[in-house]
Amino acid sequence: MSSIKIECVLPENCRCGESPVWEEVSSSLLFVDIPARKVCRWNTLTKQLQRVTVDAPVSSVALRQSGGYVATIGTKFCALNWEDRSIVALATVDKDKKNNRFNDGKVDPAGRYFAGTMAEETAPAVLERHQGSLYSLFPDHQVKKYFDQVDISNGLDWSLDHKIFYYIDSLSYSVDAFDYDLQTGQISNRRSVYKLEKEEQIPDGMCIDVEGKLWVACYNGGRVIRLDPETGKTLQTVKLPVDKTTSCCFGGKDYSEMYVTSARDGLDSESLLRQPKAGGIFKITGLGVKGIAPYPYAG
Ligand SMILES: O=C(O)[C@H](O)[C@@H](O)[C@H](O)[C@H](O)CO
Ligand SMILES: [Zn+2]
Repeated sequence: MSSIKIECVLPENCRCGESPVWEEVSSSLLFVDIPARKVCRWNTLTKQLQRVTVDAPVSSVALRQSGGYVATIGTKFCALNWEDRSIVALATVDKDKKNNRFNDGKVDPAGRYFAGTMAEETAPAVLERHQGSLYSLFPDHQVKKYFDQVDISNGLDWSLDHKIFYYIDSLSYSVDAFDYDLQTGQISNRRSVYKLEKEEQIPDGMCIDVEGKLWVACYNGGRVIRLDPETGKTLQTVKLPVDKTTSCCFGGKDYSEMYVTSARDGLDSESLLRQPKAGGIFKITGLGVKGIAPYPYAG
């Protein structure tokens, strides 16, 4: 058994850190702070941190094959040029829902950018329900809508054979699976593969490892859990020194390290005293399992 080490590598005090993504070419971790409207890029070799501030809540960021990044900002899928900090909207969703914003997003193995929406929260997990939908942005910039009635659209990833799409609507306290058609980007046959235990709290961001097991960050649960989507069982629980763990990704050398984002918003002053690293970026080493590289948006 490997020995697990957890360190706060970046005390960034994110209000709501999210969407960690490893950029291999620069050994950097990308992430966002949603309400602070910031996209961050942290070079793990030079320790240089760069931030781009945008004009609306930014809920996810992803690599782009043609260079630069894509991000979900407000209700827009956008292209982000890091060099000149320019942002170009590629598509807008939920035009009839003025109180909505995008939440978590990730690129599928064919280069489509998936992201879902939610009503803006008045406090963490307090919001008008059933307002969100799940979308994807195809490489030709066309948007496909999959379903609506979502509460808090969150973690997403694909099985290693690309035949299953895993998805979390946080307030369902479930990790769901769909059959996935990589050729067409269609999903079908929704079912639950894991129900969260009470102490695990709210399922948030998610990523897959090389063994096809799912890692889910548990908001308010102060942990990431490793699940077997075939048996519906928890395989491992890794606790962190902050309650509001929001998302996770693999990165570092050969994707052998895990990065975890966290949030400060919603913690009272007493809780903040007990968890001064809330909002930081954490690195977990010694897990003994690797992850896979993120897919870049193909458009
Ligand atoms: O990080 C996110 O995905 C949401 O934007 C957050 O607001 C929390 O996760 C949510 O409050 C708990 O479900
Ligand atoms: Zn999330």
